[in-house]
Amino acid sequence: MSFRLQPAAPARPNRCQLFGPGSRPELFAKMAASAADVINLDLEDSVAPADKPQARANIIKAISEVDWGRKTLSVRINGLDTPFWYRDVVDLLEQAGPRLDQIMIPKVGCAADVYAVDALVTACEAAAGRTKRISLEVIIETAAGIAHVEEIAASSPRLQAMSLGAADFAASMGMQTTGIGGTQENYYMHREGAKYWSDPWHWAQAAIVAACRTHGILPVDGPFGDFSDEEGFRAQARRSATLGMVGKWAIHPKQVALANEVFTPSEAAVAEAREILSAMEAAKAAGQGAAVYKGRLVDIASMRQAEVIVRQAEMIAGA
Ligand SMILES: CC(C)(COP(=O)(O)OP(=O)(O)OC[C@H]1O[C@@H](n2cnc3c(N)ncnc32)[C@H](O)[C@@H]1OP(=O)(O)O)[C@@H](O)C(=O)NCCC(=O)NCCSC(=O)C[C@H](O)C(=O)O
Ligand SMILES: [Mg+2]
Repeated sequence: MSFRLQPAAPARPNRCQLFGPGSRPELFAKMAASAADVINLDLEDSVAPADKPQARANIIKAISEVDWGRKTLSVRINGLDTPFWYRDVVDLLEQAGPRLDQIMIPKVGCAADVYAVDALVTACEAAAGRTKRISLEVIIETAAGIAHVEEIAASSPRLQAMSLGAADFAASMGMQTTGIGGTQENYYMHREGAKYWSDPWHWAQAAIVAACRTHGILPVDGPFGDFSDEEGFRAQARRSATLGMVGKWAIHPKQVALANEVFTPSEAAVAEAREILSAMEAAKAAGQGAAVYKGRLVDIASMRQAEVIVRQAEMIAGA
């Protein structure tokens, strides 16, 4: 372990982030009634430019009027390369009620992007006399974003979460696909007449997880576009969870239960983690640093692995 201890990520459930366009206010109550931990009301790419002012007004009204329960309530603003983003921030901070928790910044390319939004949010909060501090989340979905992922993760004490946006990421990287996440037909190894598909998102996800874990930020997997493909979603989500991500977006209500299922440690996984902890406690009491559990080695590092699963399960159960 480095002399600098790894900071803990915010202890709040973030298994599923359900998105809905700000221009479809009829969806807001349904989103609030869903089992998603986080709600993302969208002002960016799911809203046509002509609809942005109305979408802003819809969201500001709904923040106060809809019962969002205990969910984290986030609004995705427009990108810093548009004429819309500053108005999104100013109107939200001046007009939305205190229920707003978080602002999501899309297409972040460097730490200065977050700094700019942080500065505007800070000024607006002070001017409006808002006492609740708005948190930030970012999407890594450009070549610049992934190249600068570590400085972005370190960019602001307001930053709580970071997602991979597979669609814009693929476009920015010049990837030859129109698929949003999941298996890509042409990304395979070939051996003796058979194809073995590989995961083109893996390296970017791993970079995001490492940056997030270094700076105490929640790493989140973004959208899976084919909402009719439940097994495809599940497989993508399981890979993300195995890599260390804490949750995944839902772009259709069908995907919420799938994300919750994958990112809630199973009873069997928690039971096994607790058994490993017990086995190691017994080993330590006997003056040993390692033990055999179900025919395999477990040691002090295994305890840390087991603690990740138990902590996650307890945090979700207690939320
Ligand atoms: C994808 C959709 C456009 C589909 O909408 P629709 O055709 O209305 O869906 P269904 O008829 O199948 O709906 C069934 C019922 O579910 C309700 N519904 C639909 N969507 C939602 C929702 N998001 N939240 C809650 N409830 C929802 C319908 O009203 C139906 O209800 P009922 O009639 O009572 O049974 C639509 O789902 C949608 O707009 N999804 C969100 C799109 C979005 O926000 N996209 C932005 C995020 S992804 C992205 O930006 C890419 C990323 O940045 C990247 O670069 O990777
Ligand atoms: Mg995007």
